[in-house]
Amino acid sequence: MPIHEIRHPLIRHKLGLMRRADLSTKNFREMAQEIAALLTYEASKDLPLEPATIEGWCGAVEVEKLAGKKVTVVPILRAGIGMLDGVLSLIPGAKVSAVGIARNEETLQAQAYLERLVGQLDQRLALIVDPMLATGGSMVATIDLLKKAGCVNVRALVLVAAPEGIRAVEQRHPDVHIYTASIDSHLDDKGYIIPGLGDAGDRIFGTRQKDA
Ligand SMILES: O=P(O)(O)OC[C@H]1O[C@H](OP(=O)(O)OP(=O)(O)O)[C@H](O)[C@@H]1O
Ligand SMILES: O=c1cc[nH]c(=O)[nH]1
Ligand SMILES: [Mg+2]
Repeated sequence: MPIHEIRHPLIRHKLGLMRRADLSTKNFREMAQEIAALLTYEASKDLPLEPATIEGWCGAVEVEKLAGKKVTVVPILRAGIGMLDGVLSLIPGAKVSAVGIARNEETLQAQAYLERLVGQLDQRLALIVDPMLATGGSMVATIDLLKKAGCVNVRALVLVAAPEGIRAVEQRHPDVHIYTASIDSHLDDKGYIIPGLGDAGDRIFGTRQKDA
């Protein structure tokens, strides 16, 4: 099953804080980056290592280093930016491929408005970051365009996932593993995750929540 709900106590605690409607923009942002780092730790658990010999303080030492595979982090704009630094805090050498996807709030269809990808995608692990996996439209569109650009190794990190979105990704891209802090209950009739976090982009950027 390519869905991983990471029920680590630190993640559970931080996500609980994020669900508070009165959490400040500053604190919401900080929690998003911190959970992103913790999800990155889990999602990178099986990255291959290779042996290396280095010159240590007492002479030659056998160590391990990450093998060949390079990483690109793919924030889905805008809200994905709110997780980017958290991933980069653990994988500082990763290149960033920005993808702009917006949901049409009436049709709920995902529309790409920006695609700025790094090179050698066929040799990179792509770590897509977006706080919310709701209908899955934005995630599926992003994976579609990454694969079209040559990417063969894709993982997704999301703070909260709805069962509907998980199913959509599984059906279209069964090879893509999803790492999430929580599988929530369902979507409401506007495509918002219940209980979810509300509009994550608005909460990260401090823009106004749309009227219900
Ligand atoms: O799974 P889906 O139904 O596609 O919904 C999830 C998408 O919706 C939100 O972005 P939004 O369209 O609000 O854009 P924003 O990042 O600019 O706020 C969220 O950050 C995801 O990208
Ligand atoms: O609950 C949701 C669904 C989509 N996008 C959000 O920001 N929140
Ligand atoms: Mg939004």
